[in-house]
Amino acid sequence: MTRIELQHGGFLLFHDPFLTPDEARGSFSALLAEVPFRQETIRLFGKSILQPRLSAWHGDPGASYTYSGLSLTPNPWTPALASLRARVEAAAGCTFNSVLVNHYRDGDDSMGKHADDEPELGENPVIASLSLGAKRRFVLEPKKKGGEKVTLELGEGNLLVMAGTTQHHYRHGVPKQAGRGARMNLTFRRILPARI
Ligand SMILES: O=C(O)CCC(=O)C(=O)O
Ligand SMILES: [Fe+2]
Repeated sequence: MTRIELQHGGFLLFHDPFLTPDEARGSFSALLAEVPFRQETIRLFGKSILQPRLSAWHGDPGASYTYSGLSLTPNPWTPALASLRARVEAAAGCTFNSVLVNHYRDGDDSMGKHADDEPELGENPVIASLSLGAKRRFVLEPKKKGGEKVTLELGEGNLLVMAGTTQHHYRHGVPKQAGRGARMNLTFRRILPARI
């Protein structure tokens, strides 16, 4: 495990490898069969657009998540998701009540730069990101102008934990990368109870 202190605040814990190649391949095919992936429509600058990837939201009852005008009610834990959650919790040393599963069908699918800073995640969320399938570039860019970017290659079976004040100071994303094969990424999260 490598700890990476981020220059502008926050830190990363990188477990490489976390799953064996066999475990990663087994998880990929189990999730493909179990997870009801959809291509969601989000609202961005007043326009409706289809996300450039497939996704699914799973979690404990009540762990609802809202971003970019999209409100997600959790699907139940599947066997593969439940067993991955237990392993990720043991490595991260904390508990998670939900997971966003993203399926990048090929190198044309991507994730735009964003911070996971929705209020229901709390002040300094711990987000544990498990990658399966094709290796993709993961870019963290400081919100403040002029700071240094951090680029990681997230390969099959890697676990990346984002913690501390990372979401306050950085945006992250997965740019298009021509020629890449299918990839899945699971971000385990803790949704806090709604405030009254
Ligand atoms: O696919 C990845 O590595 C990143 C996913 C991500 O940032 C998210 O689900 O919020
Ligand atoms: Fe994210």
